[in-house]
Amino acid sequence: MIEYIGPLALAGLAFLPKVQGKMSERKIIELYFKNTGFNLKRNKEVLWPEFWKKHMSPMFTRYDYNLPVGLEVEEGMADALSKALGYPVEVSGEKVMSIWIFKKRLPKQWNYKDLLPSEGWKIPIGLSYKGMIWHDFDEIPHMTVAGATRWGKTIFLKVLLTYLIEQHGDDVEFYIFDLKGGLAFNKFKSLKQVRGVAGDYKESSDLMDLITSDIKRDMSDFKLNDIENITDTDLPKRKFVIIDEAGELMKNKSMTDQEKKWVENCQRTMSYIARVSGGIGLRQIFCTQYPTGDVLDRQIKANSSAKISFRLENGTMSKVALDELGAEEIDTKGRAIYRTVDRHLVQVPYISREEMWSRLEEHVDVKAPAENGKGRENPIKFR
Ligand SMILES: Nc1ncnc2c1ncn2[C@@H]1O[C@H](COP(=O)(O)OP(=O)(O)OP(=O)(O)O)[C@@H](O)[C@H]1O
Repeated sequence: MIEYIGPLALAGLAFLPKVQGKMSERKIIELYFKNTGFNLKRNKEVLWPEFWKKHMSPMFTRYDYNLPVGLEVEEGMADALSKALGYPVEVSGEKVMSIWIFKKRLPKQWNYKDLLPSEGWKIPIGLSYKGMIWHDFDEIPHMTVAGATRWGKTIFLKVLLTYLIEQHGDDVEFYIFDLKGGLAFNKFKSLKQVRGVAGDYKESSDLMDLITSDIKRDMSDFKLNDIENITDTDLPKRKFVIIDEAGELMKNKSMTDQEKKWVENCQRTMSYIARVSGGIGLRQIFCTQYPTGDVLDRQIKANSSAKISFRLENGTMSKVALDELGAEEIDTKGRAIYRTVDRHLVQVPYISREEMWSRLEEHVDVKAPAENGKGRENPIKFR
């Protein structure tokens, strides 16, 4: 039950006679149907959405309605109901329309230590109004991450690295491109799971060459063993290519000819990884603060079915990063829109540098830091 304050601002309820006191959520919803004519007329009959059930959870209340065939959720419904009910609302579904009323605001910050372990190659994306959202890299191998500087990309990458290492310490490998001066990820060179951290154009080109030769070798091993996709096997190894910041791997006028060749090699390889490597267990995470058509290559975008965006400068960038508006309106650090077929607004878990290194300490290999372009021995084992 909520206080009946907002409804008269709602177009659909503007025709209501004065409503005194309290009105149930269900009544408000059904008045909205009535006053906006949300029904289907067939012959002389008027068919209305039929209440089916109410579901309550600590995060939300959901009302499910059976829709008559032919009646569809209308644009603007969620906004209108949200104003009437005084909470964020989402409306979704076809035969059954669900009206989600989100009673709890998303937290502005929550901590990595509150995460639970997960199965398989899932990583935490963040807390949404509906609960925790996970990304499964075995279902969707490649991901793009966009966001203006200082809104949470690096923390997200640190959460991802820490979580994967904690969950899959013996089976995960990383190739890291840290092109923002090599400050954020240089120390990761000391981790057993890291095959290289590239901090400039030459190192990036060398590390891309290492990835290409790894892909070729793995592909021929997969062919020899008649394996189409690593997810059809019990091979435990997965490899992650993390590129931060992809915009730095664009040619520009101030570069020497040699530097242009190095970045061209990087661009070719990033596109190659996105096109061919999912089946052999390579996953690419492509990050940029400049989601424009130039930086976010067509092939990479087409092959990255998961997209995350933190706040962006404008709606045009949001459309490139997510294929929709919205990222320009995000107003909280660490808050992001995650899109696959579905869309979720999430608050990404926060991890401090101290917490991260206290968790990763046991994975440090003091004797053999990764050498760029050479890397550690590749431990995929087929036999
Ligand atoms: N998940 C989060 N929860 C709460 N606060 C966050 C979160 N992520 C980032 N922040 C806040 O925002 C600041 C900037 O975050 P971060 O370093 O990840 O930004 P960035 O987008 O990677 O910036 P840059 O591109 O400059 O590296 C952090 O120091 C922290 O204060």
